[in-house]
Amino acid sequence: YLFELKEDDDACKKAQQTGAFYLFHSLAPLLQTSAHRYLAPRHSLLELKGLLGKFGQDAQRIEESVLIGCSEQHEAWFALDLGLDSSSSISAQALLHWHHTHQFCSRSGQPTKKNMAGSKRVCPSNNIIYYPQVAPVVITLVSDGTRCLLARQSSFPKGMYSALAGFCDIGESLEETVRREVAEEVGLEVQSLQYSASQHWPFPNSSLVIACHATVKPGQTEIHVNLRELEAAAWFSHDEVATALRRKGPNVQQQNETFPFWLPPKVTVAHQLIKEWVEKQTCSSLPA
Ligand SMILES: NC(=O)C1=CN([C@@H]2O[C@H](COP(=O)(O)OP(=O)(O)OC[C@H]3O[C@@H](n4cnc5c(N)ncnc54)[C@H](O)[C@@H]3O)[C@@H](O)[C@H]2O)C=CC1
Ligand SMILES: [Mg+2]
Repeated sequence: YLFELKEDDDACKKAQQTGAFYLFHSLAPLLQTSAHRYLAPRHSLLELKGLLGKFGQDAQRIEESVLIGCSEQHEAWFALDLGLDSSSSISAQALLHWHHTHQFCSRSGQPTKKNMAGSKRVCPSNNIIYYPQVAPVVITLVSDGTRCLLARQSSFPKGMYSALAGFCDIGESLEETVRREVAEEVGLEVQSLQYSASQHWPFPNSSLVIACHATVKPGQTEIHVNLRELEAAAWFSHDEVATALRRKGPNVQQQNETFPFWLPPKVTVAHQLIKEWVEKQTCSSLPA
């Protein structure tokens, strides 16, 4: 069904009649507080038309919405940015952002035109089709068997440590990226690696973060931190990491702890990867 909506402008327009719209303003999502949680409100086409009227905007703007998914029952979901100027037609934040920054053909310099679903943009002068881009990123939790390696960049919030990360270079396999990034950032040689999970990540643009566990040889654990990329990197024991997982950053209390670092929040695949490592270590240290 999604494929049909992406390829057929009329089918997509029809799906808007019964679909739900999520709103953004200059790429920031519209959220409503409800019982201490933030929820993204859904609007029907009729409600959206009413809202546009209220803001003095033309109903024509609905054409700028992009398809971001659908329910099992074929209710299509759209996102619309009301803050960007009307000449820009701009799925959720990452897709809206891509449309916003791909308004022109890089060959002809002519404005490109979005299809109804927003799954591509076409240059009318030479028919070049542009599809939304995703940059693959690997995130690697390196372990020497008993400890894991965590690092921080100077741009991270104070006290936060995470696994190593890096963008894939063109021509590389994921395995090659993991080996290169670990070598580049901390000077270690990866012995083995294992895929864990992946996650879409909209920052800074649209990334697909692929999370892996990696091991280094127990005798080869001396870290050489690349200070152009990282502020610090160190080995952490199972107990230190298990304690850090329970902390809610960034309001870390000094208490009696010597090194009260905290870890990325639960929504991140980095958090899941670190948690998985702690659980595996706990299982392997249990008596048989
Ligand atoms: N969701 C999660 O759990 C995690 C997500 N990340 C994300 O992964 C990304 C990569 O991690 P870093 O260690 O910063 O990468 P990195 O080690 O490759 O260094 C970043 C540098 O790579 C270059 N680069 C190459 N291709 C790029 C592209 N397509 N987009 C932007 N920069 C590019 C830039 O010079 C940039 O300064 C970050 O944006 C971060 O937000 C990182 C860790 C966990
Ligand atoms: Mg990095």
